[in-house]
Amino acid sequence: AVEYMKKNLTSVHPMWLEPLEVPGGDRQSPIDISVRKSVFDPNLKPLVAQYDPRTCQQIWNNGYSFLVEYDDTTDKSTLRGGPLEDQFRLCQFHFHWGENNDWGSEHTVDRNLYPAELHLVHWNADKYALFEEAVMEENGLAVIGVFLKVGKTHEGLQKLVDALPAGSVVEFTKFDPSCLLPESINEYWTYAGSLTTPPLTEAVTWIIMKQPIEVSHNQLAVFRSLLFTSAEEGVQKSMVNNFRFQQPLKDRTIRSSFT
Ligand SMILES: NS(=O)(=O)c1ccc(NC(=O)CN2C(=O)C=CC2=O)cc1
Ligand SMILES: [Zn+2]
Repeated sequence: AVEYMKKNLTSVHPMWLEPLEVPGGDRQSPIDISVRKSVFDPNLKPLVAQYDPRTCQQIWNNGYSFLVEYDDTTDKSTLRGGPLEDQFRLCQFHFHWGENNDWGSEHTVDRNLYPAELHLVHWNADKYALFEEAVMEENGLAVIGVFLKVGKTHEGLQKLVDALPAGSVVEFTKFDPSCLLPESINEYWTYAGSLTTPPLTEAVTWIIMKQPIEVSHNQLAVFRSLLFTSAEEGVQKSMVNNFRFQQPLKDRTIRSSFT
């Protein structure tokens, strides 16, 4: 039923008109992760995420989600290892969520939906000079996806929740995004995909954590209290259901770092 609901949410808010086919379009995201179809790859290395909280700069509402942006002009907050050949720099993280706890994540695991999903966005600083360049290249980006499930209050997230609703740009510093990673970051699925919002470029190596993090119902409720920047004056729509619909796997393989 929820799948049916999800398919019909366009009527709720056409966030942006979903292009029927994206140029190329054979590695679009998000997707459903079928556990039994994923292939264990023993050559996947441990992931190494080294984030410096001093590179945290600001938080803002881009009209589609809220982003926490990092200074990515040096190699202070980096990701390497796992499926990655190069070293990537953290540039921002954001979330996707639903109007209730039944849906909101972009990826699913055996069709199971989570109420929200965190994306930590990195770009390949070994090969490119700027994010804007990397976003056009097939090995340009690496995004860590972490599922959120409703449970105990997440202490680390609370600092972020207290800073919302970030209207335009609000200074936000000394936030270590490692606190948003699950304990076992070496149990993940990885596949070749795309951005899930425009420009939808097929530049992303996705690394989806198997273990979700727990956040409280109230913390998610604060996400839902945010507002889309609505075109029409006066009409304030709550920022919810800011996820893309699932895309065909086509001839891609999902690898897992665990059996
Ligand atoms: N949801 S997702 O696939 O992780 C996804 C991730 C990223 C973006 N876009 C951007 O990061 C745009 N952007 C720039 O070009 C420079 C800073 C910035 O935020 C869109 C989608
Ligand atoms: Zn995202």
